[in-house]
Order: sequence, then structure tokens, then C-alpha cells
Amino acid sequence: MNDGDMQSNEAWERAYIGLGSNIGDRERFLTEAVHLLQEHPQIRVTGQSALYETDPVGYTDQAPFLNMAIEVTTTLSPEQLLEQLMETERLLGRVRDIRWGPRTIDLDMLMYGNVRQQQPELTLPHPRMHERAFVLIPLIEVLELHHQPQAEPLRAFLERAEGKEGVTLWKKMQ
Ligand SMILES: Nc1ncnc2c1ncn2[C@@H]1O[C@H](COP(=O)(O)OP(=O)(O)OP(=O)(O)O)[C@@H](O)[C@H]1O
Ligand SMILES: Nc1nc2c(c(=O)[nH]1)N=C(CO)CN2
Repeated sequence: MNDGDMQSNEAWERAYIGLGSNIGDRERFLTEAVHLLQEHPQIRVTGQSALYETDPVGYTDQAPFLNMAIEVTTTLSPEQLLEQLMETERLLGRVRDIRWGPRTIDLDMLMYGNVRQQQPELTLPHPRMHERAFVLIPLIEVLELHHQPQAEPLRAFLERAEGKEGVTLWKKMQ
């Protein structure tokens, strides 16, 4: 049995991931994270936003971030996908210390299909995404790539989100 046969009964679900980095070569950490996810046989990266430079939110005494969002399709469960996100953070050398503090790479699962769940290990949609312009701006962009209907309600959240003026387009995707 080859890999294709093993996966043939599993559905490919669409999920959205928010990425952020504010230490070292920020662009390289983001692009490396996308490549590492893309290499997983059960993950396909199907859309990427531009890179945005964003003022830090929460713990503000730290360097500006680069943020972006990606769309993936995956046969991994939400919990398995979270494990891959954490593994990718580990590979790229993230050290956890200050909450909301500096990091080489931070990967948040923003949405997974229509799953809604509230558990400390994994809350979906991500509990703080609706308040954060640095998440909403790239997320809405990537949703619009494939005309996903969730973009519309999120635009209403963006109207109310703080920190919009702290988000600037940094690099467009080719
Ligand atoms: N949707 C989610 N995506 C990623 N992690 C989540 C999610 N829901 C819950 N978690 C849990 O949150 C924990 C802490 O995550 P992390 O250290 O990345 O937080 P943070 O990036 O500092 O803050 P924030 O979650 O506000 O972005 C993780 O161990 C994970 O189990
Ligand atoms: N601009 C910006 N600010 C943040 C970010 C981030 O990715 N971008 N991540 C945080 C912890 O999740 C806290 N603050």
C-alpha cells in the first residue's frame, strides 16, 4: 500500500495559520516555517498572505514583528496539526519565556474547518484572533484569495480591532 492509498479515505480539511517573528532574520524564520510545513506529506500550503511589519501588541517593549497568514489543507486532525506547529517552532529554535514576548517564530492555529472547541491545549477558532489587527489583516487577505466567505464577518471585527495603524505592508508575495 502506498501513501496515497493510506490517505484515500481521509478528508482534506482547510485550516488557517498565523505566523509571527521578531528576532533575527524574521523573513527567513517565516519562510522556513512555511517550507517545513509544506514538506509534511499530510499538509499542503494552498495560500500565503503578504508579509506585514507590525508594532508589538501586549508586551510592547520589544522589536517589531513580521506577521503573515497561510492557508493549508491537511488530513491531520486539529491536535496533530497543532503538534506539527509546535514541532516547527522547536526546529526553528523558539524559546518560551515571556508571555507575549519576543520569539524567533510563533505559529497559531487560527481556524480549522468549521471546528469550534474550547480546550486549554487547543481553542478554535483562536481565542484572541478577532481582536488583533496583525492577525486579521493577513488572514482576511489569504481568505480572499480563494473567495472564502469567512472574510466578510472578519472585516467587521477588523473595523473594531486596535492597532491597525501599527500594521504596514512589508513585502508582497510574487
Ligand atoms: N488555536 C491555538 N493555536 C495555537 N496554540 C493554542 C491554540 N489554542 C490553545 N493553544 C495553546 O496555547 C499554548 C501557548 O501558546 P503560545 O506560547 O504560542 O502563546 P502566545 O503565542 O504567547 O500567546 P497567544 O496565544 O496569545 O498568541 C500552546 O501550548 C497551545 O497548546
Ligand atoms: N505585532 C505583534 N504583536 C504580538 C505578536 C505578533 O505576532 N505580532 N504575538 C504575540 C504573542 O502571540 C504578542 N504580540
